[in-house]
Formats: sequence, C-alpha cells, structure tokens
Amino acid sequence: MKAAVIGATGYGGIELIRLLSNHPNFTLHSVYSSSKDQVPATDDYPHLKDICPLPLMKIDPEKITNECDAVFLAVPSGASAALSPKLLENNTKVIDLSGDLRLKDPEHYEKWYKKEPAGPSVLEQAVYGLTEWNREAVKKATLLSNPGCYPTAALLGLAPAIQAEAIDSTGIIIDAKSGVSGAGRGLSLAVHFAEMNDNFKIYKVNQHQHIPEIEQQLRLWDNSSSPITFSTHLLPITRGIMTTTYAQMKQPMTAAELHQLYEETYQNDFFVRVRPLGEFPGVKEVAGSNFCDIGVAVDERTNRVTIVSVIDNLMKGAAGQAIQNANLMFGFEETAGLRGFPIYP
Ligand SMILES: NC(=O)C1=CN([C@@H]2O[C@H](COP(=O)(O)OP(=O)(O)OC[C@H]3O[C@@H](n4cnc5c(N)ncnc54)[C@H](OP(=O)(O)O)[C@@H]3O)[C@@H](O)[C@H]2O)C=CC1
Ligand SMILES: CC(=O)N[C@@H](CCC(=O)OP(=O)(O)O)C(=O)O
Repeated sequence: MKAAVIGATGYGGIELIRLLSNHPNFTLHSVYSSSKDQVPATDDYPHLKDICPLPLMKIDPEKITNECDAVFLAVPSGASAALSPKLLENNTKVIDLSGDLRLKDPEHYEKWYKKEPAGPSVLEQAVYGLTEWNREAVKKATLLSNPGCYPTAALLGLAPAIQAEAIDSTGIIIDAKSGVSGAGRGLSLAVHFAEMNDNFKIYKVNQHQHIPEIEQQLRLWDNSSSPITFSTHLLPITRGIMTTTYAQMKQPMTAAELHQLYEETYQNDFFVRVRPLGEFPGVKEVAGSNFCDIGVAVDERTNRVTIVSVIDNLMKGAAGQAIQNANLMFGFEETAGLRGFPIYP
C-alpha cells in the first residue's frame, strides 16, 4: 500500500517516515510540506540520508488521492480540518494526528482550541483511534482521528478501573508531564534550552486542550463522570510522557485485586504492559517504542488509587499509534512495523 505523509518537516512527520520506511506492508510514496517544494527531505533532516530519498512536495490533495492509499496528516490543529475532507477521495484512507477531529462537539473545539471547528460531516465520520478500546470501529474507518499524546497515556491508565466501576468517576486528578518534542519543532521561549534545561514547569493550568478529549472518552465509558483536574508540566527531556492519576475507590479493594484487574484487561494487548505489583514505569523504559507501560497502587489510608502510565509521545502518543490504527484499517497485523523495542539507556 502506498502511503503519503503531510507535515513531513515536523517531528510527528519524521517519526512517520521512520516507521513507514521500515514497514512490511506500507511503502512511503511521497512527503509533503506547506512551506517547501522540490527540496530533499534530507536538507532539514540529514539522518534521513538513504532512508528517505524523496523530495518534499507542495500539498496537492488531488494528486495525493490519485496516487496513494493512505495519507497521514501530521500538521497543526486548524490545518487538518481544512485538508481532511479533500483527501477522502478515490478510497484514500486518512489518519489525522491533530486535535481537529477528536472532539465531537464543535463548540468544545472552539472553546478549547480557539479555532474554527471542522465541518459536521467530517466530525461525524472521524473514528477516535484509542486503538485498544476501539478496535472494531478502527478496522472500518476511512477517516481516523488519532488521540492526543496526553489522553493516550491517561485514558489507557484509567480505562480498566473506570470500566470495572472500581473507581469513582468524579474528582479524578491527572498529573501529567511531557518532554519537549511534544511541543513540535517550532521554536518558542518555553522550549528554549536555557529556559527548559535544568528546570520543571507547569503550563496551561486548567486550560489544556486535552481536557475535553479525556472527558469525552470518560463520559462514553461512564456517563455520570464529572470534569477532571488535569495539569501538564514540561520536563527537560526530549521524548516521553508520564501521567500519574489519582481517584477514589468505590469500594475498598486491595492492591493485588486492582493489579489483577489491570493484568487481565490488557493480557491480549501487545502494546500495553502492566508492571508487576509494586513496580512503576519510567519514561526511558518505553522510549522509541509503541508501548504504554502501567503501574498501579492502592492507598488504604485514603482509599485512593494511583495509576502511573508512560508512553513515548512521538510513538504511542502520535506516529506509532497512527501506524497501529492504519494497520487495522488496512487489515494488516496490528503490530506490523511497530515491533521495535525501547532504546535504553
Ligand atoms: N509532537 C507530539 O508529541 C505530538 C503531536 N501531535 C499532533 O501532531 C501534529 C504534528 O505535530 P508535530 O509534528 O509535533 O508538529 P511540528 O510543529 O513539528 O510540525 C508541524 C508540521 O506541519 C506543517 N505545517 C505547518 N503549518 C501548516 C499548514 N498551515 N498546513 C499544512 N502543514 C502545515 C509544518 O511544516 P511546513 O511549514 O513545512 O509545512 C510541519 O511539517 C500536530 O497537530 C500535533 O498537535 C499529536 C500527538 C503528539
Ligand atoms: C509539551 C507540549 O507542549 N505538548 C503539547 C502537546 C500538543 C499536542 O499534541 O496537541 P494536539 O494533540 O492538541 O494536537 C501541549 O501540551 O500543547
């Protein structure tokens, strides 16, 4: 199958190039940019020498849909909403990594992203690709909305406890931290070396655009769930996300019972690894891989659970999960092209 990457000069785009260049069923056919035309991809990224000999090309939806079976959109929010309807021609399947198609309610999108929402038919058609929890719909999707990086970590961590009604879906607190590649390649003061290195900062307090995405999914699992508290912090590392979630138990449960629930829930999911009871994952232990590693604990004094979830933001949080979804959309093995193990140390 021929695949195209739009937004190939960004961090999500080059991670897609890395994965597609080594995929048994997809061939990387072409790469696109809104700012460059007929420029070798290696000009920006010398590490792609002999891996991606393709030139960057101007985005031409008609040409792309005539030539390709799959299109990956790794462009900023706002750009995807306009591009995705034009790409759904000639049986082309579209996988969008941005936040544009995730929120079903356009008013929520306007409020949190402060941009014009996508049209209603596109929003209706888009399937939310939290793969482990939406496999059957993903297999039938032609337009796939890839989850946000933080929501992927937080929701995979919360899902077993919420679905089993083990925790109260009101008063959930998610404390999240991300490496700087989560902000993309664009330059800003926040990711300036002297501001970020040797530092640790909270940002977008109670205003993060992933809040409504997490709440939307929690409501689908438990329609009595109430607003969450979600805090994001910038870590002075390149890749990695950790979410630490706190929730009140509905009835007393031992740590062993909670742990067993997690192990049983994810026993057939290759990319979700539940750590042994009493152990917790670090971000380095999933770096470069599509794994989400989870550790759980129970505090019998407060009756609260602690759920720790780690991913690589560019892999399970973006390009890796996008390939996992595309594999299902095209009937390939779910793990195809994604068997690369973490890079450690
Ligand atoms: N980084 C991460 O960890 C994650 C990112 N995402 C989402 O994935 C998408 C890509 O993120 P990321 O790669 O990090 O971002 P980058 O800023 O690194 O790259 C964005 C890309 O989009 C292109 N672009 C910019 N403006 C436009 C436009 N108006 N139309 C078309 N293309 C445009 C840019 O290059 P050019 O100007 O050459 O076209 C560039 O290739 C974003 O929506 C992001 O929110 C989701 C999960 C995690
Ligand atoms: C570290 C960092 O800045 N991360 C970004 C992640 C943005 C992102 O991926 O945006 P969408 O999923 O909404 O497209 C942020 O917190 O805004």
